[in-house]
Amino acid sequence: MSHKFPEVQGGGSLIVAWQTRNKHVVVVGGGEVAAGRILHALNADARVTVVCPQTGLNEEVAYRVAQNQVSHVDRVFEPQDLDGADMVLCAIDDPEASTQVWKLCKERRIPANIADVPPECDFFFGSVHRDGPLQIMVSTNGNGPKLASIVRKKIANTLPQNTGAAIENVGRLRKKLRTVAPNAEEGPKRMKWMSTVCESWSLEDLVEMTEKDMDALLSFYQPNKVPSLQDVREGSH
Ligand SMILES: C[C@@]1(CC(=O)O)C2=NC(=C\c3[nH]c(c(CCC(=O)O)c3CC(=O)O)Cc3[nH]c(c(CC(=O)O)c3CCC(=O)O)/C=C3\N/C(=C\2)[C@@H](CCC(=O)O)[C@]3(C)CC(=O)O)/[C@H]1CCC(=O)O
Ligand SMILES: NC(=O)c1ccc[n+]([C@@H]2O[C@H](COP(=O)([O-])OP(=O)(O)OC[C@H]3O[C@@H](n4cnc5c(N)ncnc54)[C@H](O)[C@@H]3O)[C@@H](O)[C@H]2O)c1
Repeated sequence: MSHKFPEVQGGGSLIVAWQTRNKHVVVVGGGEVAAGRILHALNADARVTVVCPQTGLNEEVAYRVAQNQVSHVDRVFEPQDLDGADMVLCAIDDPEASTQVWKLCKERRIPANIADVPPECDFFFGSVHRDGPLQIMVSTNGNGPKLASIVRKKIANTLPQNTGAAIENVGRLRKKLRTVAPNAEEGPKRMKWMSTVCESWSLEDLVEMTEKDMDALLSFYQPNKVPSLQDVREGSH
């Protein structure tokens, strides 16, 4: 019967959406690569500390420091910088120092990425497309970062421009649905109904959906119906 199940294709990496909100991300280095890492971490609502001499900060990192978007330790890395770190992102131009950072992170079991040193990475970065809550990451698992960026742009170009707004509205609708039908035993019905809305409404409909439309649509949940946006607006129930 095993042929019924997906075949294992080893050699990948585990793609997850790591929740770093309010977690402590330590970035070592303040150059161009660090600037990218910092932006990714801030976009994920992390608390960021940058360890790098002030004189080594590039314009973007200096700006984030000046704006208090990140904490700053104005010197080269020291082991105590790892105290309380939930994740470490190292992007420095000193291979010996960065290997030292990696070793210390491993001793303390702190997940770390040492930019451009695949054997010293618990996780790789990928090429990211972001549109509100929509996040698409392309990974080539270390084979071709430039190609990851090219593929990411191709994918982004196929998406309707308002995909992020549609997803935000779906998020609101799901939240409201949970207040209308909070019971755990309703789970399967709730999920099926939500899936039907997403399948039968166009992205444009979902973007257009107002608070009032949501409330009207939710009144069709109990009888387990999914009318069109037009029907919802005409109030034909
Ligand atoms: C995706 C992206 C994310 C980011 O960093 O934000 C990213 N690298 C990006 C750009 C880029 N990096 C390099 C080039 C030059 C052209 C080329 O080589 O292709 C370009 C292109 C450019 O600069 O445009 C050089 C390079 N990179 C690595 C090595 C070492 C090695 O492979 O051994 C070398 C060779 C150094 C040398 O030759 O000396 C290693 C890694 N780089 C990764 C991520 C991880 C694997 C991701 C994957 O495979 O999907 C991994 C394994 C570890 C990590 O750093 O996390 C970002 C594009 C973001 C975007 O534009 O959207
Ligand atoms: N992924 C990419 O696209 C990419 C591109 C170029 C370089 N790289 C690699 O990423 C690393 C960083 O690249 P970059 O372009 O940001 O370099 P960069 O020279 O712009 O920045 C290096 C930074 O590290 C700081 N630094 C050096 N030693 C330090 C220490 N011990 N403690 C704290 N800070 C220290 C410097 O002050 C500087 O701010 C390099 O290893 C480089 O090979 C990656």
